Amino acid sequence: MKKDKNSFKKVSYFSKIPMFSRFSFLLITVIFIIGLAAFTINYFSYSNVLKFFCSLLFLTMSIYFIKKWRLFRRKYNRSPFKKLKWFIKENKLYEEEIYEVGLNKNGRVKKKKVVVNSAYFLYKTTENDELIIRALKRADKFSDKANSYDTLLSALFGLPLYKKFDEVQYCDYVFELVPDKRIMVTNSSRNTSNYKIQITSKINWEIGSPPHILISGSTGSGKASLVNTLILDYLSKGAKLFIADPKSADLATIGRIIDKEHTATTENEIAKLLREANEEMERRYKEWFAEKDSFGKTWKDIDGARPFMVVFDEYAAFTAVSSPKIVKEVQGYLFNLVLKSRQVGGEICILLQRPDASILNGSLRDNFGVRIGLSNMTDDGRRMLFGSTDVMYKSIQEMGGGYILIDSQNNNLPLYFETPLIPRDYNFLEELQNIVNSNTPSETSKAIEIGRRTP
Ligand SMILES: Nc1ncnc2c1ncn2[C@@H]1O[C@H](COP(=O)(O)OP(=O)(O)OP(=O)(O)O)[C@@H](O)[C@H]1O
Repeated sequence: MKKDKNSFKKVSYFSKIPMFSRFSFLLITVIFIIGLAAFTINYFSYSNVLKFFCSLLFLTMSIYFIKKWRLFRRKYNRSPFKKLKWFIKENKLYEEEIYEVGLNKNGRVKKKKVVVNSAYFLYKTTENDELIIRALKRADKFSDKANSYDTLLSALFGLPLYKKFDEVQYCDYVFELVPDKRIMVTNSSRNTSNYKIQITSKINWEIGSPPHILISGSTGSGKASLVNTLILDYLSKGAKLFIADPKSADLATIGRIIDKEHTATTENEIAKLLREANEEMERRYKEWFAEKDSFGKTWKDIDGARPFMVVFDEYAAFTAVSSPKIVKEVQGYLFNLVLKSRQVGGEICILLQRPDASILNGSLRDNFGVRIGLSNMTDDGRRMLFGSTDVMYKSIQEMGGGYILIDSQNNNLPLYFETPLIPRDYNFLEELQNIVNSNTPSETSKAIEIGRRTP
């Protein structure tokens, strides 16, 4: 059977230098010796001209081969194989036993230490430029340690740990060889031919898969900047927006440019807006999925269907200051939308300063497929938002930096990321107006167009 080039390679105390490296060293050495022999023979020939060319050839060859040899050595010394082998020896990740091996001259028993077991590691590099180190759990004395090498492996490879998957039989440590890059918001960066929402060079999700976004972060952490970028992205993909801004601030201004009818600021307006979003959802169910032949279909299978998103700023503050009757009504609509709107293209995007128990407690939190915590949050806040994880959160200095958890990606662990950077001179409102203008006459045909191009 042909060996997969991208398959894992094994390293333990017992591993020998890989065949390829051994063969390369050998080949270079043999060629060098042959060159040396040819030079020596020719040097004693009679012709001075031949002597000169021989010397020149030998010199050039020597330089070439010494360079090659050093390159190979450096590559080998930096290889995960060599590093892991050194790691196993240095950290004594092997077991020794003492055996008797006959008698010495004085008739005493001769003893020898023999390595009888070792920790086993696998490694491979992926197409996404990730280095995966897998520590095997073989039910031996090294199994308990297999998930505790975070700091040691990071130091070994000089790379921060990117992801970690602790499974029953192994623990995978993933390091990024090419780091994730922050993207810049520009008018040309928007791809309208699919439903993909790109957040960094590597992090993205598709509208509706998974649905619903929860953004939390203290004041000034970058929530509004992120939601503004999301609004441009969702709008340019034909989404219909319902905007609730109890602060009646920038988001309301944006909402009025997009669609005055679906922008709300007072508590009564917000209740009405959410009722309308619910009605939209129910209407879609009736129109698209009432018949038997719609079984298993989603909005993406419906010609001309476009997603809709409810953006709700300062949700926790709203529930704290509004009348209990309105809060109850709004919560009812919101919960209904969160639980039911996925199939008909509905999404809820909620912004909160602090993780709020009414949203984050219980199973409702898990219905938010994208959860984002910006800036430095308290441990409790992160636990409420992401659940208990063994992620070591780093201290965030970067403006717009935070952690993101996308359902079914990265083994459901939060990843560090930086929100798309909005340049100082970026004219957000002008771009918003342009997208609104280009959407207005043919939103439906645009959605059909995307639907056709999306597999
Ligand atoms: N992605 C980003 N690109 C450019 N600037 C950013 C970004 N994120 C944050 N900022 C900067 O940080 C400031 C605060 O960001 P923003 O208003 O988005 O935070 P916020 O969490 O919404 O704050 P508040 O809750 O007080 O409204 C912005 O004025 C902006 O200068």
